[in-house]
Amino acid sequence: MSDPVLPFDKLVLASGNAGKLAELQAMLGSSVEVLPQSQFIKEEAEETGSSFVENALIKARHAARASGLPALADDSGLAVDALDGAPGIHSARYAFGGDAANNVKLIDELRGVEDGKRTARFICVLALLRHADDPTPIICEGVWEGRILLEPRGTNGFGYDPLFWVPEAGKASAELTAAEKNSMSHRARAMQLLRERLGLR
Ligand SMILES: O=c1nc[nH]c2c1ncn2[C@H]1C[C@H](O)[C@@H](COP(=O)(O)OP(=O)(O)OP(=O)(O)O)O1
Ligand SMILES: [Mg+2]
Repeated sequence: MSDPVLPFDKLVLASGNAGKLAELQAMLGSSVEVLPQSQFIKEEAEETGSSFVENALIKARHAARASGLPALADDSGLAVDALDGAPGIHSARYAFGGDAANNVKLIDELRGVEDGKRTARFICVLALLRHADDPTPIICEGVWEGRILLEPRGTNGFGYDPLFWVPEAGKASAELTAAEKNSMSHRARAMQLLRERLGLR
């Protein structure tokens, strides 16, 4: 059974990524008071896990421990078929130089790969801990299928959005409005599952 009501009225968002924070905040709306982890944390958690789930739990636990509040973390990334699923859990540190360098590296790595073989997906795992030692965290995953473009398109969003072609929209992810992206993204799908688990509408 899912919880009938939210068992808390405040939540720490365990992310240092401004793009993610904006999207998660927009999706959570006013259902709960959301505090950024920067209010409680000096050093971000080290993402030492070997899966999205492990890293999401590490980040949520770190924020819950520091704040004494329930914490929601997002571990996400891009899995490219022609690269055997890379950059995957290493998406943020792919080129060790931030979003722009990551995008340049992805274009380079896929040079010469034909259109039909440029399939990829964004993956998002949300982990909610009611407190740092919560033995039954809520874990929700969302996936968004697309293709990697030859050149960047659009200026919205963050991360790999300019290189991610969204077939269902006929646009790059960075050409979608925030509302459009938040209605169909991997993060939106994971959040929808979380809302259902929490008994929210
Ligand atoms: O909707 C998205 N649109 C574009 N790119 C995206 C998206 N979602 C994840 N991504 C990329 C960004 C980053 O390269 C990696 C996430 O890495 P990830 O460690 O989960 O996040 P992060 O280090 O940026 O912030 P934090 O760990 O503090 O939440 O995947
Ligand atoms: Mg990270």
